[in-house]
Amino acid sequence: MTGPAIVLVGPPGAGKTTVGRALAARLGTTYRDTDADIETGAGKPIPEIFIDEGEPHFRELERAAVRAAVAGHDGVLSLGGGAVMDDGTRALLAGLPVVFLDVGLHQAVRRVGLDAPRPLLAVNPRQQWRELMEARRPLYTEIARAVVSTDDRTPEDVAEAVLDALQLKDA
Ligand SMILES: Nc1ncnc2c1ncn2[C@@H]1O[C@H](COP(=O)(O)OP(=O)(O)O)[C@@H](O)[C@H]1O
Ligand SMILES: O=C(O)C1=C[C@@H](OP(=O)(O)O)[C@@H](O)[C@H](O)C1
Ligand SMILES: [Mg+2]
Repeated sequence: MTGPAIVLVGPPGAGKTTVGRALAARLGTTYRDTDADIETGAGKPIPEIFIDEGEPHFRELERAAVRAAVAGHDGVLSLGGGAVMDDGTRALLAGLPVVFLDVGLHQAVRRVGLDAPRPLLAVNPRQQWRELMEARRPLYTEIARAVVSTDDRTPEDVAEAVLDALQLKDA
């Protein structure tokens, strides 16, 4: 097992899940999302894990999910937006083809407002998203081999840009 072909990181609303699926279809490979793996393992949705056990416990589950996926998956892997906050998770990502999907506040908040609930954005999404991004941007940048902007681009265009950035175009 050589590890994932592509790992997507970035804030909520960057399109990691959507673009990850498109990339896997485009490459004819499998798709995995650590958020889905965590929900399957815990037997409940992410908001309930945050309510019942708290964020530190979620980050532990996330680290274990990333460890398992990095060891046992050779397709496209999307992480949750906060995975990079954990030192152990970042260590697991070292040397992998990690792409930071970037997005501005305006489009990110509009996108997540149309989507599944995210406990960390539940109260004041604009303010909370801005604060998350302030803390995380240096970590996304540190861990990523390439940065791809997703503003004003369709998920298919973003997928194309990811393949370009990793020079996987002929794959
Ligand atoms: N490039 C894009 N343009 C417009 N909407 C997008 C784009 N990427 C994702 N979306 C939409 O934004 C929402 C969040 O996308 P998602 O893939 O779940 O983001 P993430 O996993 O990074 O939080 C979904 O409703 C999705 O359809
Ligand atoms: O930013 C975060 O800390 C989180 C992002 C979510 O994933 P997405 O980035 O795919 O929305 C999910 O892992 C959880 O709600 C926590
Ligand atoms: Mg996602």
